[in-house]
Amino acid sequence: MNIAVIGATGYSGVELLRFLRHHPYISRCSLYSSSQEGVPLSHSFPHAREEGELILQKIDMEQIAATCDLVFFATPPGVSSGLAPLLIEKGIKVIDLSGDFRLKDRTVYEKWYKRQTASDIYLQQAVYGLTEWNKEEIRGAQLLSNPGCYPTATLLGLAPLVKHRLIEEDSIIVDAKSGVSGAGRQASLNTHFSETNENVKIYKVNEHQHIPEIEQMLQMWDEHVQLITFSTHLIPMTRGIMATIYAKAKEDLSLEMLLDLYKTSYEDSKFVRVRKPGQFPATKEVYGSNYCDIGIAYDERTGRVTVVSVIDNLVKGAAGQAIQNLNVMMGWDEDSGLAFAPIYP
Ligand SMILES: NC(=O)C1=CN([C@@H]2O[C@H](COP(=O)(O)OP(=O)(O)OC[C@H]3O[C@@H](n4cnc5c(N)ncnc54)[C@H](OP(=O)(O)O)[C@@H]3O)[C@@H](O)[C@H]2O)C=CC1
Ligand SMILES: CC(=O)N[C@@H](CCC(=O)OP(=O)(O)O)C(=O)O
Repeated sequence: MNIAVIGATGYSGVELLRFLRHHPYISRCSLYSSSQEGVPLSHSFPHAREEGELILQKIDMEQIAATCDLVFFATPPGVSSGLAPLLIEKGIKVIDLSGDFRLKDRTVYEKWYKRQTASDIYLQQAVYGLTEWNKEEIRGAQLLSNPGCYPTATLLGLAPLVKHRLIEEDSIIVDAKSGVSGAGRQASLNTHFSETNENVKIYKVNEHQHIPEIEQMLQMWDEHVQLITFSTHLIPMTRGIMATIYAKAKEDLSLEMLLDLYKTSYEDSKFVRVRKPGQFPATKEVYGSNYCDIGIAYDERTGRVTVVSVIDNLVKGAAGQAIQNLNVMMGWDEDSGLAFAPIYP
């Protein structure tokens, strides 16, 4: 299969390349850049120089459509909504890592992203690629919208509770933390070393663009779920997301029952691992891998459930889940190109 990556000079783009180069069913991977036509990728990423140089190509949609079977967009918001429809109309498959096709209602996208997106026809056509919970739809997808990093950790952590109607519908609070690579490679005042090192910052309070994405999925699972409180923090580490989720149980539960539920819910999932009683995952335990690790607690005093969900934002939160979705779309083994352990320590 011939693949194109648009946005290959970014963090998610180069992470896609890490997996695609060793993927058993990918014969060719072409890289495209809006700013570095003709330049070797190694100018941006010396570490990515393997068997020969990879040269970045100009984004020419006719040429891409004529030579590639599937195109990944690892681009900022507002790019894929303009370009992907040109490929869709020619029958090319698309996997988009940005938020452009995640929200079904354009007005909601415009409110939270403060920009326009694609027309309704493409928003309705797009399949949301939370792999563990949407496989049937993903199998037939032509336009796959890869979930955001925070929504991936949060939704995998909440799914069993919401689907089994175990929690009060208005009680969900998510406290999430991310490493700095979540903000992309572009330097900025908020993310440079002396602003982030030895520091923890809360940001986009009640304004994060992933709030409607999480609510949309929760309400598809259970229409009674109410709006959530979701806070994001920048942590002085390179990769990793921890979402700590709190919700009030509808009736008395037990830790044993909750662990059974999570283990059963994810027993066929290659990439979701549920911890033993009293054990909670740390971001380093999934570093560089496509795993989502989950730990659960139940407080009998307050009747609250706490779920801790960790991922690597660039892998299960972006490029890894995108490859997992590619594998499901193509009917390949779900872990093709992804079957490796986390890097530890
Ligand atoms: N970082 C993360 O953890 C996650 C990121 N995402 C999403 O994935 C997407 C990529 O993120 P990330 O890799 O972090 O971003 P980066 O900023 O690291 O890279 C984005 C790349 O997009 C390319 N680009 C910029 N403007 C344009 C344009 N107008 N047309 C075409 N290409 C353009 C740039 O490459 P060039 O100049 O060479 O064209 C750039 O290298 C974003 O939408 C992000 O929100 C989703 C989940 C997690
Ligand atoms: C640490 C950090 O800044 N993370 C980014 C994640 C952005 C992202 O993934 O954006 P979309 O998925 O919506 O395209 C943020 O919180 O906005």
